[in-house]
Amino acid sequence: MIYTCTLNPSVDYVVHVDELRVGELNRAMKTLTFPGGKGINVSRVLKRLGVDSTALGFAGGFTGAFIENELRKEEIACDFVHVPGQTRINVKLKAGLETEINGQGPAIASEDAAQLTAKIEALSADDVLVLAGSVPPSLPADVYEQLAAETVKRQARLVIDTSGPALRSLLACRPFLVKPNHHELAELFGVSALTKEEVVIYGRRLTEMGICHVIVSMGGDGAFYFGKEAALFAEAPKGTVKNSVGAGDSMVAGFLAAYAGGKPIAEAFAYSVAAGSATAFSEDLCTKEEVETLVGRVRVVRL
Ligand SMILES: Nc1ncnc2c1ncn2[C@@H]1O[C@H](COP(=O)(O)OP(=O)(O)O)[C@@H](O)[C@H]1O
Ligand SMILES: O=P(O)(O)OC[C@H]1O[C@](O)(COP(=O)(O)O)[C@@H](O)[C@@H]1O
Repeated sequence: MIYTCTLNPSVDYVVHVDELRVGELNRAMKTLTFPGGKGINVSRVLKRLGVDSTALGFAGGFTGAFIENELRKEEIACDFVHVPGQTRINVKLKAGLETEINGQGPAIASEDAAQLTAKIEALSADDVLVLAGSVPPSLPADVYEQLAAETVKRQARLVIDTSGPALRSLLACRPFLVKPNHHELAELFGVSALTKEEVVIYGRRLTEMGICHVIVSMGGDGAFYFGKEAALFAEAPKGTVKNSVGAGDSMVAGFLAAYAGGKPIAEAFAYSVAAGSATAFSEDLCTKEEVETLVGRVRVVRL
């Protein structure tokens, strides 16, 4: 079974305005509300691609209840630890450019954190755990390391989609898959903006550290894949971006779904890029039909 773990889920509140007038009253042209947070997005896209998963994490208040209801409507299993306080609301402002304001999230007590750890302790060697998104400030900074250590102890596979010190601390666990974007890759190695040549150098370095599959996404500029079998590049298909929130999470789900379906690496990578772009081109996350329409336009080249 695939488990996704979102320590800090969100209700993503997408607000479209014609033009943002700072310091004035703005009236929205359209608002949309989605269950969000990186692991939850991975679970939602996996379901759309025909793969079941269980969403783990913390949920609280009316916003937490909204997320659970939406996931149930989509027939996604969830096993959240219920916490006092409210799951955060992340504002995604669309005014030509995309501006995001992500909330902090509720404080998580140590007893609640222990309940989540107990769920991870029940994993077995057939399981995959996706650790994705930011760590709420109230949890110990090494919470991901602790959860990853439990996962490795049980020989389950780890998938990582996070950034900063949390990402750095997890590399020693030799994850099955990591998906930094090029900014996160640069931050990981303490360097500034990366050229494509530098992405290749640092991406390969991650595989040398024992990570099985590395995908480095670069928004509209496409993505690289690095692994034992191959190093690959794919341009992102061209299209009109409607909402790129969740594009990275969709890539993770796309790769896992194709890999679980036994597709060769190059095809799984193409499917992953198509899933990312299909999400960028839609208001909500991608559908299977959108991904399968787009995948024929993804050309993968071997480096
Ligand atoms: N403007 C865009 N045009 C086409 N595809 C895009 C665009 N933005 C994102 N994508 C797709 O989504 C993937 C992930 O996007 P990216 O922004 O790099 O991830 P993250 O959300 O993790 O930062 C890209 O590799 C690409 O396939
Ligand atoms: O945990 P973080 O880093 O604050 O990110 C949470 C946000 O990331 C998202 O999961 C989207 O992530 P991506 O655009 O990177 O795929 C949103 O749904 C959510 O609002």
